[in-house]
Amino acid sequence: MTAVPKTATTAHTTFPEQAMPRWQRAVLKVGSSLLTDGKGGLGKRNAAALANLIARFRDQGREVLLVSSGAVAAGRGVIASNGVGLAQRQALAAVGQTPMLALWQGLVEQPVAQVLLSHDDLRNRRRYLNARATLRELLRIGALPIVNENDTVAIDELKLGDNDNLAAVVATLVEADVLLIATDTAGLYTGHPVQDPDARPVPRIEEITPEVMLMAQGGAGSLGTGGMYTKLEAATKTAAAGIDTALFCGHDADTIAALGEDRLRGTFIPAHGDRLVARKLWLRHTPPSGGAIRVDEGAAEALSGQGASLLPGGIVSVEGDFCRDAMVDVLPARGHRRLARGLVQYDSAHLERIAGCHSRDIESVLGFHNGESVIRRDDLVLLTPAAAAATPELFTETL
Ligand SMILES: Nc1ncnc2c1ncn2[C@@H]1O[C@H](COP(=O)(O)OP(=O)(O)O)[C@@H](O)[C@H]1O
Ligand SMILES: N[C@@H](CCC(=O)OP(=O)(O)O)C(=O)O
Repeated sequence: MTAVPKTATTAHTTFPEQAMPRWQRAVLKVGSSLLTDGKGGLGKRNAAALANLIARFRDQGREVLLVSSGAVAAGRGVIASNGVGLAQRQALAAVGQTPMLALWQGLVEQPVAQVLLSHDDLRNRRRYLNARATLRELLRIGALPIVNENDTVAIDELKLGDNDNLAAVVATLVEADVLLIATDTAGLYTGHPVQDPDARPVPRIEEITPEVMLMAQGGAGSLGTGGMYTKLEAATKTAAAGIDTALFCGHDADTIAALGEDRLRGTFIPAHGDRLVARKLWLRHTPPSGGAIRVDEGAAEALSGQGASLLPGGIVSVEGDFCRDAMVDVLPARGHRRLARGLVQYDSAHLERIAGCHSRDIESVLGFHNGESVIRRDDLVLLTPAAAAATPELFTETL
């Protein structure tokens, strides 16, 4: 981490305003630099403006998840410690996590929900899927998930290392349309904005090449962790997952107001290709559970002809034991040629009980429901010859 004087004068031109593509679900990442008061504690000013932005997005009928740093910085405000060792940072994070959360709860009307994730959680498939289910449920009930790295259990080699990369993984996990990264500079410059007097704004990056990464070698600010480097790493991940990324200044009122109207003053990194195709590619690489669902002709036709979700009414039988969110094959009532594969919303035992039922009866049969579909269309990859012809990019490897 390179400490950089924030007061140095620079002669950069400003970032031009550009239209943001429409989005419905965003992950907003807020860096430590925006949440401190300059005296070693938490500061409310920027958080208040960003909380208003979240409220505005919600009024527009859109969903936001927050990835918030600031636990370590908040901890330093509680116990005066200059410790920089791993155990000291972990202790500070543990002390500061609650005040950080309380800061946000004091600023938003929604209930806030603490979500602490570690690298291990996201590498373990069951925990990854469980985190996904919890985050979806939090959005459904109108809570604001506030994600941070689980600093107390993370150990150096395993740490995601920074909340920029964590935010990218969360955006992929919840299938966000856009990752919004609020930081203390206006966006990416061609060089470090304080150290390099010739640095110029970069409003758009089509591809994050090694040359682009070189622009971000200057390190982080005195409070941040990864600087622009980790923001570009994050954007590389999101772009590959079909998610747009925007970097903007989280302490500039005009920039925040413009973003509330879908105008970006900062750096935009567009997704590569279509999100659905990226998602389906990801699905194709999800290991199968060995389980299968057999469906009647009507359901087979609805899946392959209309790209519909799989409803319980079309299920003829269930084969194998699998848990919720497992990857299962969809087969015709007889035969072994797979029609599709997808992630199930119900485990095999519950599916057996609702097979053949109308979706509206799921709750009365099971006493709960995880939604009307057994496999949602976005969680389903068709394996028919017609699907192969329509989306050849999904069929470049043998299944
Ligand atoms: N090319 C660059 N363009 C903009 N900022 C850069 C660049 N290279 C390094 N930086 C540094 O990255 C900092 C933002 O990252 P960081 O300090 O980690 O903030 P955060 O806490 O928001 O994650 C800027 O304040 C700046 O010091
Ligand atoms: N998990 C740490 C934040 C680590 C981090 O990535 O910080 P930042 O670069 O400010 O986003 C904390 O809450 O202090």
